[in-house]
Amino acid sequence: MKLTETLAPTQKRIALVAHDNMKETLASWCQKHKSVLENQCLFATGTTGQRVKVATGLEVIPLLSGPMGGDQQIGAKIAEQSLDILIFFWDPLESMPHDPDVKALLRIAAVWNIAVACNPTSADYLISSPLINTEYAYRVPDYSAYAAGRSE
Ligand SMILES: O=C(CO)COP(=O)(O)O
Repeated sequence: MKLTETLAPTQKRIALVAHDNMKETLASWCQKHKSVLENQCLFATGTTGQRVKVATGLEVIPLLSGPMGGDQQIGAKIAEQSLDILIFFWDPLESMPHDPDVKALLRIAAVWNIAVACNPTSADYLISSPLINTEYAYRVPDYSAYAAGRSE
């Protein structure tokens, strides 16, 4: 979608993130699903977003580069409930200087129950779901009992 358009209720807010060794894989995945992605609202960490834009021509709202706080920006969007889907091709074979940020992002996505895919197969299933084109509102789990237990 054009960045000037208003988001329709069925359109999803999707964050795209990939570590360096996975960027090619993500760019190819975006190309493969361009017809679906071009109707959604896309965010991406800095370098990933550039790569996706060049490879596909998709409009992407750029955030900071991951190691500079981009992962945390996405985490903040999740906590504010302004993101629906996280496509995060993290590298299982390299450790990152910002590993704590990566872990925090994956954790906050689980806390808020948003849809997450960390590899192309899962991302294929996710983007092919009929829920993509429906007014699906993800449910935030009820943590009140947990919170009450913690305060005792
Ligand atoms: O490091 C990242 C995710 O942890 C991604 O950041 P870049 O898209 O800026 O490379």
